Amino acid sequence: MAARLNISRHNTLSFLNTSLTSKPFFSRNSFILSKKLTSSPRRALYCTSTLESHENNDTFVLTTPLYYVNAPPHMGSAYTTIAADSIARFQRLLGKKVIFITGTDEHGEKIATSAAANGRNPAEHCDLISQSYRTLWKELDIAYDKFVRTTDPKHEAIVKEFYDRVFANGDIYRADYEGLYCVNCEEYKDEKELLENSCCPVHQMPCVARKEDNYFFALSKYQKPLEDVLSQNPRFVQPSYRLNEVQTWVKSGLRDFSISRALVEWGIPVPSDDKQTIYVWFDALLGYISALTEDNKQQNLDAAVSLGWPASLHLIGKDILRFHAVYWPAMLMSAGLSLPKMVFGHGFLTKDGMKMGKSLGNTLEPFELVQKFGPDAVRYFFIREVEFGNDGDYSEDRFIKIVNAHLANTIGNLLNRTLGLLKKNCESTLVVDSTIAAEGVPLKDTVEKLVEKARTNYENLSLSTACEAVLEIGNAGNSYMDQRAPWMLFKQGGDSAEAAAKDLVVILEVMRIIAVALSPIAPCLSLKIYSQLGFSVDQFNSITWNDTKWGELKAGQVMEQASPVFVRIEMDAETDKEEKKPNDSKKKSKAKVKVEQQPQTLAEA
Ligand SMILES: Nc1ncnc2c1ncn2[C@@H]1O[C@H](COP(=O)(O)OP(=O)(O)OP(=O)(O)O)[C@@H](O)[C@H]1O
Repeated sequence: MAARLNISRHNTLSFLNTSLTSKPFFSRNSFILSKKLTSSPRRALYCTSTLESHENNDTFVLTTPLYYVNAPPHMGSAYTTIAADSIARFQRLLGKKVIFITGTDEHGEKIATSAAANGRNPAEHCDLISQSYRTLWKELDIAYDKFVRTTDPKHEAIVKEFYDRVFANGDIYRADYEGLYCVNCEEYKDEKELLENSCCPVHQMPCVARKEDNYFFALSKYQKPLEDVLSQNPRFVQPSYRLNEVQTWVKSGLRDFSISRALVEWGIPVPSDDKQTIYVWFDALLGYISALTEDNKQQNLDAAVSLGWPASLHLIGKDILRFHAVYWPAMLMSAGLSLPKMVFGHGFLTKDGMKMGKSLGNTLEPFELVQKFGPDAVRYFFIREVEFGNDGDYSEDRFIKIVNAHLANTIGNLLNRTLGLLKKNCESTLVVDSTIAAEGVPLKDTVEKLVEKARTNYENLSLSTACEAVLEIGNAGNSYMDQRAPWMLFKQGGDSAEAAAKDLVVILEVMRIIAVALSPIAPCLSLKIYSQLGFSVDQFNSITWNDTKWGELKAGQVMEQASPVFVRIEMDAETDKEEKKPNDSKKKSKAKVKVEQQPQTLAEA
């Protein structure tokens, strides 16, 4: 069925008059065409809506999507949030004032249905599920600054004010709409984007035919301004291949979209028409602005905007790119607000090639993963393993291999061996400053280059490559240890033993730099390393990216007793009879976390 838009007769004139040089005036539910204006207020508003306006380079505002509370979080929701937290932590290290916004999207048909299916009223349901997101963020060491809920009255006030502005700007009209609706996307779909039997390609479920009398946002009027934004600011949508997707959509012709629902009670009422509620996306996107408001202060759009808008970065999955890179900028232009500086659409965590999602129910349970492996392993694995922007599949075998090799062996074991040698030979005390110890040592230059590589990749959001650079520092440290074999040098005594004591300082300085550079991704592990190097928690909490410079470790600093900073995960090959399929004779191996002292080599012991 082709989507059909029937504009009510009294609306027709204003709808057809889409030129930017005219400004229709509306009474709430009727549309009266005004005379043409010689100068356009809306055009004036566009002029302020550049990517650069209000820019404050010391502030970095970033957002995750506001997650839909139709079901508790899964590993996909956690993935975006872990990435956002890593970026936020990196920006804090650079000395930026960071406002990291996350939260929950709580209105709409899917929520009401999900609440009813669980025998709860929608408000209770939202409280419960929203809390489960907060709990998971705590378990994963997510240090957000603002958690916004779209059922919060302060958010509702901002949405209504925004709606009024867009309405006053002549961009909202009323019309009948008939088309195919995906309840899971909460979106009318174009027939050409659907699979067989009118199935939504994201949710693999048939869309339903719907006809409604709705309010519409005149997206089509923003065709040219959006084309200009995309061509003049190629970094607005990242990675670049997503920009191409967005440009293709826009070029194919923008169609107005409905921003109210007549059949959905669980939502914010349309101002002056309480028979309709505002469409979830026209509501939820405003959460990025309402989140900026301060408690117990007067809430209005301008006040919120003055507290940090525009956002520096919207981090989202590619499923919601159109909403963020097309609908949202047009809405902002209509309301005379600046556009976010960047929308980054990452790929999907998949299971058997399909997007992991709440609606499909093919999710990976993040609470279980964190309980089993700890937050650092989960954070590290997904950031390191999935190239940011692309899709990635999860396998437990791969997870264990990666975190054991990188965190337990390359990093944990190196620290453990070095501290062991320092204890045995130097009473756990550094004999010289690390700057002196590194004189004539090429490792220092290597580390400096790798630190720079990590920094540029963090800045470009190439998070996996940033991780890789940090790990290369660890590899370089291990090679140095093997080449120098300080345990042998200590045995030789005299100058050799002195040189060995310096080697240990060099390696511990390498460990310290790794701790700083890895702290955006594995903060708990970094803190453990820092503590073992004899620093306090306060000292760790005040580190900046400048601390990746060589030379912080000084003579006389006393190290802690070595203990594993990352516990190796052991595979336990016991047969799990309950999980065995009838004809499956293979043993199922289950991962177990085993606390054991990191092995030292025989010679070192
Ligand atoms: N499989 C996934 N891989 C990566 N990110 C995901 C995945 N699933 C969800 N996300 C993140 O959550 C956002 C969507 O949030 P939402 O609450 O709608 O979750 P969802 O599981 O995709 O829901 P549904 O399955 O009902 O569409 C995505 O844009 C992305 O940021």
